[in-house]
Amino acid sequence: MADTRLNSKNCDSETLNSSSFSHRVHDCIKDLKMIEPWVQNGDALSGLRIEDFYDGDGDNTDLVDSVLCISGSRLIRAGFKKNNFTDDIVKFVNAGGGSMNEVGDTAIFIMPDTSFEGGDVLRTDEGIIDGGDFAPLYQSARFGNFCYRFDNLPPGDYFIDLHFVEIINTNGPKGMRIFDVYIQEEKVVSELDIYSIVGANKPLQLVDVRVTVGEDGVIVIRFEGVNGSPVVCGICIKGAPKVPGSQVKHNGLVCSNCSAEVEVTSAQNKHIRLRSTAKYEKKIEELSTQCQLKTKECYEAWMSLTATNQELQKVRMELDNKSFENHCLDQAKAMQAAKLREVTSRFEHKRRFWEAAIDELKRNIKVMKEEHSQLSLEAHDCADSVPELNKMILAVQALVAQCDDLKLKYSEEQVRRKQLYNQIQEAKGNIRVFCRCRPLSKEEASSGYATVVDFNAAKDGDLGILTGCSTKKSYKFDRVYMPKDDQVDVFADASPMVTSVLDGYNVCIFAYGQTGTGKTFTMEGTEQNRGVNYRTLEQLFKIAEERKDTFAYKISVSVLEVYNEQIRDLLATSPTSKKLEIRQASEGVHRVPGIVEARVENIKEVWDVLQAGSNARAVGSNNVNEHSSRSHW
Ligand SMILES: Nc1ncnc2c1ncn2[C@@H]1O[C@H](COP(=O)(O)OP(=O)(O)OP(=O)(O)O)[C@@H](O)[C@H]1O
Repeated sequence: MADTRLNSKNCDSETLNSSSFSHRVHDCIKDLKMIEPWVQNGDALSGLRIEDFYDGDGDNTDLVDSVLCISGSRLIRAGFKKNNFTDDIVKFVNAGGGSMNEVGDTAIFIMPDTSFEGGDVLRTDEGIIDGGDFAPLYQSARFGNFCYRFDNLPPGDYFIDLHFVEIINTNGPKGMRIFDVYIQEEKVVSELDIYSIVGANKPLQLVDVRVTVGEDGVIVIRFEGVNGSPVVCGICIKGAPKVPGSQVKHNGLVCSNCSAEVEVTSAQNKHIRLRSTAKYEKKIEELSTQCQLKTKECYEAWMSLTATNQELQKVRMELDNKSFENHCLDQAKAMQAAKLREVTSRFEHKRRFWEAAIDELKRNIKVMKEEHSQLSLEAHDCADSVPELNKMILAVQALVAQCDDLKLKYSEEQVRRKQLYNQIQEAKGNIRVFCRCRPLSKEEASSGYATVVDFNAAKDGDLGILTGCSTKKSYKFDRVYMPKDDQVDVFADASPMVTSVLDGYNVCIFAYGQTGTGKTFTMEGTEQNRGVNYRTLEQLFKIAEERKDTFAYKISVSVLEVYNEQIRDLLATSPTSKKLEIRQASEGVHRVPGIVEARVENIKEVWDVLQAGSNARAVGSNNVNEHSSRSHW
């Protein structure tokens, strides 16, 4: 059985004995604006608030229900009115504002903002609709992250009233500011949204939150934002009468302000219970219907989810396949990119090459254009001078004819000159003997030897040999070379013979003399001081080159050695037992049948052949001369 007490200041038990309990209670509530029903033993009426007894009030009763967490507390959509309070106000703080003097004959003093921790102050000049007797109370507020702590309160029970107004988000919408309120760390208001309950610039009171203050004398009110920052305009702490368990009677209501007991008959109590039961049954029915709908929705959602999952599985497999394809494509792409880079680099290289080539061509074209214009000018000049040129051509043709005639004559003259030249050579003597006297060697000079040759008449080809007596022996030569005469002087007399050779005459030049007298020096000479052989060959090739337009010469070299009265072919690559012999082929022509004839094209090849022959010689130095050879080659 519920134990219900109705705290009321103005209503008494007499007035509650009328026929319609609910209507009377409703009237009493409307008159007092303050009522606290609760159930001592937590039975069926537990948690009922005064709004539960309004029939036609408030579209948002459910919203209000969901906000309040403490039984007995309630929300009032109006400003504070002094008539409701005469005494028992312990502290009344104007949050975010200053003090307010008492109004009329009611001794209510509202303190300036104090006992807060944190937060900011907010003020508005806009009018507060239905602001009650202390409308300016709602024009200031504490806002943000804050809490209030009141100390030194005598232990006992208190009611806390909190005053709110939405003075910031005056154009809404709902849900911009939602917050919780904790008193003594117990949640008293959950997710309070002032705007959604009363709108902007309209007061909302949370009243009659019963708290108990212990020996420490502290009340802590903490505001905690859920969405946006909390806000509060006023806090009122009122003394509350103790409600000892012994005073609670069954079937009675007790006024929370005056503790007056109001007797409720069992029929009235039953009526209250029936109403509330009906209300909750209706709610349960609604909730069951909603639950069935939700279950159906859930089932459909589940089926849809299953289908979606299957789809998802399919999509996932496709995705895996696509991923694999993508991976392959990426690899192919990377390879293609590498190839592309290579091709690009090659292309870039070639591009630079061709650009350079094109630049070069452009330069060449430019030069050629300039040359072309120059040539055009010259061509014009030439065209102008064509008549002159024709004259010149005729003159040249005449000259060519003259030249041909002269060539013919020159050729005839040359033949004649050759004959005469060689006749001169013959006139000089087919056999000419020159004598060359070398200077005394260092050894001979240091040994004290002196020359026995008299060179006084040497320029006439006469050579005298001092015999130690008054007489001297004289010898006649075509020419005598003195020690001072060098290789060039000697070759000057041999040189004409080279021309005769190329004119078809046989020529033989050889050196004869005692060992150590200078044959090798004269014929071969040294690398720095070439002798007759080298110079002859040099001239031979020189004249052959000069005559190459008119004559083709074939020059070959044979090298033979006469050693121990036998002839040896020094160019033979293998030793042969066959004896070589010098034979007369015709008048004035001698041959050595079987001897190697090495074709040569230039003097270096001649020199190489001679060197090969020289290496094959049966050489051996004698005592007289270290360069001397006993053979003749
Ligand atoms: N006109 C010259 N001027 C300077 N030195 C010379 C002259 N003629 C020969 N000689 C020197 O005399 C030396 C003997 O000369 P060379 O070897 O030519 O003699 P040769 O007659 O060829 O001797 P052999 O018959 O023994 O071979 C060499 O050292 C050579 O350099």
